[in-house]
Amino acid sequence: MRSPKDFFAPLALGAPAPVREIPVTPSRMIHFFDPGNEKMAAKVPDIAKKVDVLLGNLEDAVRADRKEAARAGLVSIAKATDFGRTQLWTRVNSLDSPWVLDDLVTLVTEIGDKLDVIMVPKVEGAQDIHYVDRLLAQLEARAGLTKPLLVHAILETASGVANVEEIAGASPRMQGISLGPADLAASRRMKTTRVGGGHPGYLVRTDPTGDDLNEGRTTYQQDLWHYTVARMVDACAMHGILPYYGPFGDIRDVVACEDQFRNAFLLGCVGAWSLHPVQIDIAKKVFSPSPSDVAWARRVIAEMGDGTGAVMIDGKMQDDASVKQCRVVAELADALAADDPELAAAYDAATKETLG
Ligand SMILES: CC(C)(COP(=O)(O)OP(=O)(O)OC[C@H]1O[C@@H](n2cnc3c(N)ncnc32)[C@H](O)[C@@H]1OP(=O)(O)O)[C@@H](O)C(=O)NCCC(=O)NCCSC(=O)C[C@H](O)C(=O)O
Ligand SMILES: [Mg+2]
Repeated sequence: MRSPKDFFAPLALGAPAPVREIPVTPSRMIHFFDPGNEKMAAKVPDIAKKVDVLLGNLEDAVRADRKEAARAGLVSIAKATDFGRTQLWTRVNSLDSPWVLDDLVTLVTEIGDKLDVIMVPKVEGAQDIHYVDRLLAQLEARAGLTKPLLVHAILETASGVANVEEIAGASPRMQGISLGPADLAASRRMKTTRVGGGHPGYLVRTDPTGDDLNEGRTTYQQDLWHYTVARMVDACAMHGILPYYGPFGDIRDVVACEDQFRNAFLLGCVGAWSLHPVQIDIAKKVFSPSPSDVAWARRVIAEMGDGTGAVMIDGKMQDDASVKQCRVVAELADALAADDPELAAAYDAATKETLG
């Protein structure tokens, strides 16, 4: 482990200095596309205007015989496209694969100035981040980059979950962590074959009311991912980086997708992956606080003055802690509204109605 004194030192001569704070720009949806798929690639300029993050995926979902085409496609799309304020990320192949070294060397040297974040799959522990950290520094120096690339880990192995706190704090490049429920389920030998979401078999049942064990007993489906998401959120918050829910594979089931995204939002995640255009608006809606919640938060902040003491608002006690909760919502709303006049107007209208 590096000494705390060296933590922010560049890992190669000529590499840019690591960031001290992770930039908090909207990243409600990380939109996945296969850069080697011509139909998807053709949609990139339009989709870029609608999403916070566009991610050129090189790993799973790209066939082995299309890996080079995906990598080359991402290079040409990045060179040809003005992404405006939309961030460009990539997911490289896993560190044990035959493709990852060429992914990193090619992308950093060819389009390192266009990329914001490199997503690393199947991270097992801090050692994986340390490897990528040093290699990126060497490549940044070679490419003459002035802005350091950030790293995002996918939490999708049992050992990754066991080591999530050390992964989150492994490098100043660490931008965030996403849950990868499909690989994680396989790694843990869970018996769900779904990509994220719940399972009807994972439930609790109310007690029997009489001798008939089948009579009148309601069941409630439980969330398979609650423990992991909560643990990931804590690890990220502890290290000042951002947590995300990952994929929801049942593209047709937009209702359950919204539920899964909202659970993650309420637990502290800032965004989720969109795998298909239909999931973009779901993520935008869910990961933007509602106008009524924003109006309430602004009202509590206004009525709490310097933020200390206790007051009653509509029968509810507010104090130093609840004003901090409200600041989380209000600050997120302000950050999102700064880039979105429609959202800003909705927040201001609801606030006006509440505050008068
Ligand atoms: C899931 C898909 C394979 C579905 O594609 P398709 O069958 O083509 O769907 P549609 O016919 O409904 O598509 C309509 C049009 O939209 C285009 N399209 C589809 N998806 C995208 C997209 N993501 N970005 C841009 N454009 C998209 C189609 O080409 C159609 O175009 P047109 O015919 O011209 O109208 C497909 O959506 C897909 O491949 N999505 C991405 C999948 C992916 O990236 N998976 C990897 C992430 S999840 C994962 O890895 C698991 C995780 O790591 C874990 O372990 O949990
Ligand atoms: Mg995966």
